[in-house]
Formats: sequence, structure tokens, C-alpha cells
Amino acid sequence: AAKPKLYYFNGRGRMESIRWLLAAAGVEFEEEFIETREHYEKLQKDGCLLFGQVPLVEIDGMMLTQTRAILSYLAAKYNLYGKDLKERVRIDMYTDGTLDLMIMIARAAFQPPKEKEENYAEIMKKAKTRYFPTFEKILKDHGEDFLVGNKFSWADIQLLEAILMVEELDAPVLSDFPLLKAFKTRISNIPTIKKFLQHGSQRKPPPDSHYVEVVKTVLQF
Ligand SMILES: CCCCC[C@H]1O[C@@H](O)C[C@@H]1SC[C@H](NC(=O)CC[C@H](N)C(=O)O)C(=O)NCC(=O)O
Repeated sequence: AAKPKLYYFNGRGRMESIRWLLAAAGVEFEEEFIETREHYEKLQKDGCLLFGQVPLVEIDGMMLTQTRAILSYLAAKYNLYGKDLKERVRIDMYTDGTLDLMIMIARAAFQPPKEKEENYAEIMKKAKTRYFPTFEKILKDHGEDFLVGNKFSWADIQLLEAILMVEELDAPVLSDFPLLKAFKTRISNIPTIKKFLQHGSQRKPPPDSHYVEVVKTVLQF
């Protein structure tokens, strides 16, 4: 079968969680980077963007948009979505949480310096008092290696992605969360993830001024 093809900017944004999920599932994918307004408008004109937005993923003969819809489809397709409805809804709850946190971080890149500073303080507060304590408790109460059932799932992949993103802002953040620290080591050592974390993979770096400029130019905001 043809490899999935990802259409997005050459940066993290909303596409990064999709890259993580595919990489963790051991699925090779292609990327088409949108660098110009014309390219974006062509995708729109060709009817590829349901609501005129990216991420766009071409897979199984479909042109999929809407990040959560794409992630759910991929989690189900690659058996990373739990064993039944009850496990699936827990995975949905956990991934909605980590996605909320990561979108807060991704948005900060687009804010002017003062707002960005205030936003980072808010992000660190939410990470340390809302998200990480919750996941620490889940790991404690569940008492397994993984967040849901006793099987690797989309929820584990996305929590690791979020942990690494917050550590980029505050390296010692896990010092108060021993179970999360052990979880990070465990999940990072899963072969497909270990490979994705190595240099030269399709993992994207933190947003820089060039990335912000391209997005602003393409989307005209
Ligand atoms: C999450 C923030 C990451 C920073 C960069 C992204 O946020 C946006 O500022 C730009 C990109 S994402 C690009 C943006 N996509 C979305 O907002 C998608 C939202 C959708 N619900 C999804 O989950 O996929 C876009 O196409 N906008 C055009 C426009 O709506 O007309």
C-alpha cells in the first residue's frame, strides 16, 4: 500500500502528534511541506481541505483533515486504541488532555514577547498543577507500565510527546513526578520511538522564527 502522505508546514504545529503516532506504530510516511500561499490555495481549490484547514493526511484513498479525527483513525488502524469502548474512552480523555497542553505550547510561538512570557508561566502552572499530577496519579492508581489496560496505546505516545515538550521549557520539571520520570524512560526505549527520537528522523524541532513567518505568510494572519 502507498505510504500515508502528510501535508503541513515544515514544523510541529498540529501535525506533530500525527507524526509521533505513525512513527510509534512503525509506519513510514511521506511529507509535503507547505511553504507558499499558492500551495495552500491549490490544496483548497483541489477540494482537499474540508474546512479550508491543515493538517491534511492522505491515507487509504482518503484526504483526511481535523487533527483529532486523523489521530483517532490512525490509533484504531494501528491497534493503539485499547481493547474495548471503555479503554478507548479513557485513551480519548487522556489524549484530549495532552493535546490541550501541547496546543497551548504551540500557540505561544505566535505570540508577541510579553504575551509569550505570560503564556509560558501559565503553561508551566497547568503542566505542574493540572496535567502532570493527574498523569502521575493515573500511573500510581493503575499500577501498570502503560496508561490504559496493560498495553501500549496512543495515550502513552502522546503523553511522552507532551513530557518532552514541557521539558524543553523547564528541563527539571519531572523532578516532582517520579512515576512520570520512569514512564518517560520506559516509553522512550520502545524501539520505534527510540528511533524517532534519534537525529535524522522526521520529528520536527521546536518552532523558530522562520516557521512562524511561513505559517503567518501562508495563512495570512
Ligand atoms: C495549535 C497551534 C499550532 C500553531 C500553528 C497552527 O495554529 C495556527 O495558528 C496555524 C497552525 S494550524 C493551521 C490551521 N489549522 C487549524 O486551525 C486546524 C484546526 C482543526 N480543528 C484541527 O484540529 O485540525 C489552519 O489551517 N488555519 C487556516 C484557517 O483556519 O483558515
